[in-house]
Amino acid sequence: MVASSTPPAVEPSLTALAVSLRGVTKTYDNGVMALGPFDLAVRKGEFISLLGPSGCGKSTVLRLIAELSAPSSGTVRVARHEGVPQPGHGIGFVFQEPTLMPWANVRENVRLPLKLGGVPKAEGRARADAALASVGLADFADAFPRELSGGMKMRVSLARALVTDPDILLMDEPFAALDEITRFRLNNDLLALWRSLRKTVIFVTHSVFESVYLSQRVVVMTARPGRIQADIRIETVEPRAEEFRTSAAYSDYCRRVSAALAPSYSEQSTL
Ligand SMILES: Nc1ncnc2c1ncn2[C@@H]1O[C@H](COP(=O)(O)OP(=O)(O)OP(=O)(O)O)[C@@H](O)[C@H]1O
Repeated sequence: MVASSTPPAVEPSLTALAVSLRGVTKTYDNGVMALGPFDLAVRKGEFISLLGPSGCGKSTVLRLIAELSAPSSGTVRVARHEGVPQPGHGIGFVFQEPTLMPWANVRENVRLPLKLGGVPKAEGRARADAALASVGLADFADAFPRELSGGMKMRVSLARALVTDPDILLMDEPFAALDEITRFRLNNDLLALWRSLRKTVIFVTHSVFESVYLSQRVVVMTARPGRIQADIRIETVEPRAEEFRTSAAYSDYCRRVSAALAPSYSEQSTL
């Protein structure tokens, strides 16, 4: 009966969310308004893609979620396990460049976040090996980055992001520099990993085809300052596989996403 003594009710919808951005704007110190107002809710375990013209603020969204940058206004909320002490913890980040240490072998590259987090060496090595196995590189733990192809380096980068067992995986154009066949294989492997690990994935890409193939939702952004232009749910038979790429449903979704993206590009050309 006494409202003030009752603990604040948790918004039921928020318990299911991994990430929530509300009314978020971001203006950098040089005056560039990169984002907003921008609203996005991502459910736990969801795979979404952010798609939009160059400079529309996609990477800015990822950096805000990872707490590498603070919003100028609005709120960014990220679900965390209880007891997760540090900002950014619980999040794995994969960039377009694999950024591996050339002087260290693959296992040591993957172990780095654990080493920085003070995890004992033997445990760190075992966890690095398990992460490498999950991306199909069990036999390459002792290799050095220079011995690996571009696709393999990206797998190492993915293993390094997974080694801390994050709840949320942020991926910033991870496959953009790879040839198409390698990219397709990594797409399939990423989907298989997502199915088995059920992490929340927020994936930035410039490719309509890649976004439709991978995601449960494609969020199309306007030109800068980035806002939501369209939020398109991709519903298809799961698990997806190569047949989806050549299906009529896939072509239809690609057309819809391209049509949603077109105004963002014409807007950009007037900037
Ligand atoms: N640290 C920064 N200081 C100033 N301006 C920045 C900074 N980071 C990004 N910007 C600017 O903010 C805008 C959005 O950048 P952001 O990298 O988020 O876009 P993006 O959509 O990821 O771009 P791209 O697709 O080309 O990678 C751009 O105009 C960019 O130049």
